[in-house]
Amino acid sequence: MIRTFLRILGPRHARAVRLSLALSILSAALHGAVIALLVPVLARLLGPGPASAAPWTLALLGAAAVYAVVRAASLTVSFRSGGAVSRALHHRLGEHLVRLPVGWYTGPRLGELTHLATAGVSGTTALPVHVLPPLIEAVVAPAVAILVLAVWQWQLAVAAAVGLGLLAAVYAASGRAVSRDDAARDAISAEAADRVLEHARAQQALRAAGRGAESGSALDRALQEEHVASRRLLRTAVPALSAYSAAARLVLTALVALTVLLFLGGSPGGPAAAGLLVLVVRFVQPVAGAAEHGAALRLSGRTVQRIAAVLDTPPQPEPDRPRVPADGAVEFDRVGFSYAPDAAPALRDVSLRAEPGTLTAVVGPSGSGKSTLVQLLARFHDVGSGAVRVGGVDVREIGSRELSRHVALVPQDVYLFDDTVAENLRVAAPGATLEDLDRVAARCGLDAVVAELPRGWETRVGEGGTSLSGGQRQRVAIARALLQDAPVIVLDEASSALDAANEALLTRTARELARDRTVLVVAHRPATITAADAVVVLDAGRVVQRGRPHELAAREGLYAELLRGREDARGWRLVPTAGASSGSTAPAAPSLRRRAPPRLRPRHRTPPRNRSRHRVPPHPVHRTHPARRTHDPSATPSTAGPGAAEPTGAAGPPPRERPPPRPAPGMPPPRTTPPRTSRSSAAVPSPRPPSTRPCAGRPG
Ligand SMILES: Nc1ncnc2c1ncn2[C@@H]1O[C@H](COP(=O)(O)OP(=O)(O)OP(=O)(O)O)[C@@H](O)[C@H]1O
Repeated sequence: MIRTFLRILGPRHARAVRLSLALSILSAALHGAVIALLVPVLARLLGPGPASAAPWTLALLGAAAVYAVVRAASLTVSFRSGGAVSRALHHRLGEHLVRLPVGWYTGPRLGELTHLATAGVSGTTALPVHVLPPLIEAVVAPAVAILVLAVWQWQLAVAAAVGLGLLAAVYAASGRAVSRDDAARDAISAEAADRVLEHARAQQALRAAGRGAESGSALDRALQEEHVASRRLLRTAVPALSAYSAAARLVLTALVALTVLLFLGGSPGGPAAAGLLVLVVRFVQPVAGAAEHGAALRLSGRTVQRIAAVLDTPPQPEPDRPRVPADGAVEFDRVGFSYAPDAAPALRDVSLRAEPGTLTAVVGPSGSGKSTLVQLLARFHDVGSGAVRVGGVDVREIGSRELSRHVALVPQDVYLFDDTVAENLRVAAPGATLEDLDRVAARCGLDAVVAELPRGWETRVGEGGTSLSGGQRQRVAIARALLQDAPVIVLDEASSALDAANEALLTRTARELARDRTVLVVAHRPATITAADAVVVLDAGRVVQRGRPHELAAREGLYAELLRGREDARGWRLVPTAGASSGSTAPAAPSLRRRAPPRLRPRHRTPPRNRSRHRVPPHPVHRTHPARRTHDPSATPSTAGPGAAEPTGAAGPPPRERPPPRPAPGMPPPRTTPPRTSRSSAAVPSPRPPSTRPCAGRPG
């Protein structure tokens, strides 16, 4: 373990720890010598000629003085090396983490890293300060004392050596007995700590689900498991510690008894026997105390192994001679990729090309591989097979610094630093002036956000950007990408959290950017998709369609299905009705079951063969023709009365107007609502044939 510890510190800081350990050994040896010198001093002081004790007393005082100096130096160096350990581990972790592929940073790993970088590192700092020195003392001081003892009373020295060996065996056995339960409790405690944090982070979701006041079942389970593990550890640790403590007392008693027996046998004499008794008691003391540090040693040992595992993770290979891409052309050449060796491929045999000056929309159902595709372009992961090229150069040959200058990615989950809005943008271009910031802000709607902020560009955004809304954070991220001025810009679901006006602005921005850049958009909204020059449709990790948006829309296939799904979704809305069935004329309370703006992906992933049957989201909402949402003069008070919800497609582009169905000659106008039911809402039939909508006409 100590070897691993020194290895993870790196050569420079390992030297400081080695010096501290050497001083601990020297200090322990001097301590042993001081204890051993007590025997001749006491023997002579209590004997017939106390004056003969003078040289031994001087030697004892000299040894004690040197011991005091060395001990002080040892403490100073070990405290310094403790600080060095903390700096070294943070530094080495930080240095290594920036070289790992971005894809390495998954949720559980981030939790583990947080734990390692905080409690883990500070626990390891105690190793050269509070844990190793007492253990060294427990071994070295008695060993030196035994050597000196051998000069005075060899029988007692042999007995002490045997006693020390016995204690070492009991220590090892009790450590083995405890370590398994100790490790299990440690892991379960870490899990429980993660659950507490998760519970705190998930409060919004839990409260939305009406579970805020209750404790989460996963948290309860983790805490219960921690309780059980602690009790189990207690059941093994108490007997183990008691056994060691009993063994230490047994050894002490045996050595005292042997000293008395030897004294009764005539050698040593009374004064020497008194000195030997003092020696025996002082000798056993540090050994008995060693057990207390066993748990700390095991805990530090496990942390050291975990830090070593992170540091041993191979970094993302960097090219020896990085090449510079010729331009912003993007090419996927028969790319295959899996997240784990035994996982199903997330992408299979994907080939596509996007030229500078074009906007390419990547669409597909949830889980089809869109995010994976753009992440491979930014080299978050390395491909399993095939190649991803930018400007004709394999991204693995470009080098991460150059690649990040060439490819700007606006991810799904935007993270902002706890700094001002301006500084969050300057991450991409440290020298950017306020004019530069204003320019990019105007292109993506961030200017309006900044104008509203209390301190404008100088407003701090909080950790992760929490003082901004999701849409505002996304605009900051888009502005950051614009400021980066990379020839390739990737927007991953970049319009998902924007309102209609800003989404339109973003679509315009994407189009404008695509005049002289390669722009890839993981798109869900028709406005973005139809603005693209080319659409690539993914399904289950494969490219199943590609082409111009209008060409694909005219063909049967997944793209047309997804578009139809979107169109269908736009026709659904919540319609509050009066309590007509009970004869009441009072207006109904507005329904709260309003859907979020639908996006161009099915709510549930379905196998390709069955997908058409699930085109319409099976959601308990009512549909009406878009034209009637706002303009239909024939809408009855029950459908357009107070509290009528906005159409679900409100965040999308304006709905196409369709004429209401005409009444047949001589017939009454067609019903725009089904017969009233006892429910508070009613379904409004759509002009589309009901066969394509499993839920059509069903009251909510
Ligand atoms: N970090 C990961 N580890 C393991 N599997 C992953 C990881 N990220 C994605 N996957 C899997 O890879 C496949 C493709 O996921 P990806 O996120 O690329 O799909 P997507 O089309 O972007 O989905 P969505 O539209 O829902 O974001 C899915 O099966 C997903 O479960």
